[in-house]
Amino acid sequence: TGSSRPQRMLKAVQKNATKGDPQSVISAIDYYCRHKEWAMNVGDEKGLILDSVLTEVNPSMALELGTYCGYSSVRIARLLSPNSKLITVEFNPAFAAIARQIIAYAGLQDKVTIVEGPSADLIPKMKERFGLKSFDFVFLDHWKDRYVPDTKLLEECGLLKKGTVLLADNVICPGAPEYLKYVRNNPRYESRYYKSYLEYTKAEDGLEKSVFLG
Ligand SMILES: C[C@H](C[C@H]1O[C@@H](n2cnc3c(N)ncnc32)[C@H](O)[C@@H]1O)NC(=O)c1cc(-c2ccc(F)cc2)cc(O)c1O
Ligand SMILES: [Mg+2]
Repeated sequence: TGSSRPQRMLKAVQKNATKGDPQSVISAIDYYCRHKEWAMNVGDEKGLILDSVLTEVNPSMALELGTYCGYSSVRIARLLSPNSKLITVEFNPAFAAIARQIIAYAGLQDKVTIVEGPSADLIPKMKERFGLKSFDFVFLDHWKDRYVPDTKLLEECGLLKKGTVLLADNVICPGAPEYLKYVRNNPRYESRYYKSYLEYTKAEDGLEKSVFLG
């Protein structure tokens, strides 16, 4: 049987990027997905918004839901201060295996912990497993109908604190209408929409940034 799209993406990184250079890994994936084969990374345009929010928040503990091949894990981890960490959750073992290799190629394996399994099972175990109190930043990029239940779960598990920033991908395409309703009509969140484009296309998409008010 042939290779998979994630395997071809990894090959493109190994061929075109420089080991230990996160920016070259990001550029190699963006080039491959824009000119060779589309893939569901947050991409270069929404990636710049992700970068700016990360720089503003400067999180010590970051969480990502939906690793896929690790593109946004590299984007996030490359901007973290020393001793800051990213935990990223992926339930597809084949995707997680590729992500581990892409994150390691970028030299960011010491800052990123990939946890395999469904977010709903893993979120309640985060505190005991990682000895953490709460997250400063959460990037939601997994199944779009899991954004609301997992946000509620993060609240219930006491993993959000006053000022925690949630950043959600794909709120327009494929769309997360229930999530937008939840965070925009909720006195516990201050939300703002960043209009952009679906990765590597001219279709509209955007990121919703929501600050938890405690
Ligand atoms: C959902 C995927 C991203 C990954 O999330 C993991 N995952 C899921 N649910 C869970 C869980 N509950 N726990 C842990 N991991 C979990 C999965 O295995 C994928 O690897 N992302 C997308 O489907 C996605 C799709 C599009 C897209 C847009 C226009 C089109 F025409 C076609 C596709 C764009 C994007 O930007 C995406 O992000
Ligand atoms: Mg996405």
